[in-house]
Amino acid sequence: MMSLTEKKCVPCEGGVPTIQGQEIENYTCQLKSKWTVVEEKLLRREFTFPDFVTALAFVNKVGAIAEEEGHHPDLHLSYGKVVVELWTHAIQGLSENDFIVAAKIDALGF
Ligand SMILES: C[C@H](O)[C@H](O)[C@H]1CNC2=NC(N)=NC(=O)C2=N1
Repeated sequence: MMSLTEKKCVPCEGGVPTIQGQEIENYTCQLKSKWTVVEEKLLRREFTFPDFVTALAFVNKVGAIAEEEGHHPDLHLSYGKVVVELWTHAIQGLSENDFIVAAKIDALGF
């Protein structure tokens, strides 16, 4: 089976079911444990940094992944902290794209 980091996001235009229930667990077990699933609607992980500029550098690295994948997180940047939230807007919930991007963010090694 391909790992999430080997996969590429596919454009999502809606009309597909969201990932729910046990299937969510099948995906989260492939991620670092620091991701939380919020109301089966989104993935959330908080990253901490020594200062604002290193947090901003991380945001730019995540932004490059998002642009490469065509799938974009919500990012909340503050001094020494970045909150990353991933959900698929087109279906108002979770798709495999969210887990692919999360895995590629994990692979940054922060
Ligand atoms: C056509 C393109 O796939 C869509 O506009 C993408 C862009 N980035 C996206 N990002 C997220 N998080 N959800 C989406 O539904 C989404 N759609």
